[in-house]
Amino acid sequence: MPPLARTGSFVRTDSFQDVDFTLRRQFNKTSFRPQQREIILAAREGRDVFVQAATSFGKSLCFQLPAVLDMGITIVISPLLSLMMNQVVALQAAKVDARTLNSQTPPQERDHIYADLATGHPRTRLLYVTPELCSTDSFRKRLSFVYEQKELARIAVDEAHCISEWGHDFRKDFKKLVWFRDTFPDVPIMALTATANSRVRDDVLSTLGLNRNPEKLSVFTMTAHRPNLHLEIRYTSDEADDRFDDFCRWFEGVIARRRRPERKRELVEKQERDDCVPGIIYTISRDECESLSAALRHQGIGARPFHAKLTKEDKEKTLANWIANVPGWDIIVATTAFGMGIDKDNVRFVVHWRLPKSFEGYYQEAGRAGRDGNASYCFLYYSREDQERISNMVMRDIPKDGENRLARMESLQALVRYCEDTSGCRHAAVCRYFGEVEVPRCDYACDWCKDAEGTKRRMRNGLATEEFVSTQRQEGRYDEYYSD
Ligand SMILES: Nc1ncnc2c1ncn2[C@@H]1O[C@H](COP(=O)(O)OP(=O)(O)OP(=O)(O)O)[C@@H](O)[C@H]1O
Repeated sequence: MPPLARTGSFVRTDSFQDVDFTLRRQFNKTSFRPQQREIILAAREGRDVFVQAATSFGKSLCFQLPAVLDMGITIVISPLLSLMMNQVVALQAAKVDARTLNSQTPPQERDHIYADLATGHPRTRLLYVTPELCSTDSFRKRLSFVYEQKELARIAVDEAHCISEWGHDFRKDFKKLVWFRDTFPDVPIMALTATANSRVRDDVLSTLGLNRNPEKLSVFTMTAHRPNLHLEIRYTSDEADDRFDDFCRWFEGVIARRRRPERKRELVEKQERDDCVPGIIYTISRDECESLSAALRHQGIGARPFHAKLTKEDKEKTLANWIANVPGWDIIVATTAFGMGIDKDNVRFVVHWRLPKSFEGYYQEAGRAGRDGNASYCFLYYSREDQERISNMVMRDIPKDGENRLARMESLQALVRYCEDTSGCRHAAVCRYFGEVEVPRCDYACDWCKDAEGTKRRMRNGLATEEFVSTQRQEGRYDEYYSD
């Protein structure tokens, strides 16, 4: 692939050594994972790049490493504050000048960043911002000035599926990101995601203007498969109301196994606590997030809430303590304000307490588990009553004339089908959802492959009947949904 000439821009080097040296020196990693080097080289040649790869593949390195090596500043557009916080902290620990500018940035830090941009030759290597900030005139002016000095190296759009998932309805600024292509046509753009089907992919490419010069675009599409995640659906109903007892039983079982003499010796050697089983439980409402974490603490389990209404200080403390495996901060009970992109290596389980609102959301959140490659559990408590409530919530959330209404409903329906399907492997179903033709081999890593008959029986016995739910629906029983 010949390097692309960039008018009025800086010279890029294609030295392999630079890349390997920086990987070791700055990022403390010994080798690239498959495809990372190719992605990085394409980016450094000035190409636009679209990357679709499984959660925990190491997509961030694909824009972070070029940002450290190339001249100029990289603007990273990221959807969630917790994700920005997580990445900036990790980069700063690696002595990279990375910063974030968002609604919660303290005034002193904001002044520093503005002064840095105003020099036209910023020292900041990576600046993490929200799409909302990118729509403001003042920020656009500051970036235009940097661009005129030929110091705007690259735009990276992390979690790019949000453009399609949210851009149509409630975060419309995602749709305005085409401003970058219109205003800085020669600045390369990289878009990265773990969860895009072909519709989402096309939407991302056209929204960012990456489809305007197909000859300048490199597309890397890898499997969504995460073989180390054990995927399971646990069937329940309003009447059984057994999530809490079921979870506590499971959790106690895990701790008991860690306390067996042989395992305990291993843990002592690794300087790990036998009662440290880091995990995330996703709920759908703030109230449940608070009440569930309190109930778990009451059982002696170190659980903490994380939702949008907590103060910045509380969120930072919770995230920092959880990442550092501090006793009492083992489990985060979160709404979707937490999760996407969060990187902690030893998350041993992700539990969905309620049905998530989309297939993409489910798999993104499950993808927080097992990022060290070790086996981890992902189970989802599914009830037909929740399915009714969540469908109502999704319909209420999306404006009636919302462009994306159909796609959002389809994504939820696909998730419901996945939960109610007891005819095949969960991993294969996930990969098929994301458009993969070759389905992976599952090594007993889902409830169906482990025990197909048992899974069918549990579904038959665990769920309320469709007739019952239908009668209740007609009586308006599910018209009240969770307050999120
Ligand atoms: N070449 C490598 N060698 C070792 N570790 C790596 C390498 N590349 C990335 N990692 C590590 O893998 C972990 C996951 O990386 P990252 O957070 O970028 O994943 P991701 O692909 O963005 O996932 P998600 O889609 O879930 O956000 C990080 O801890 C990162 O440091």
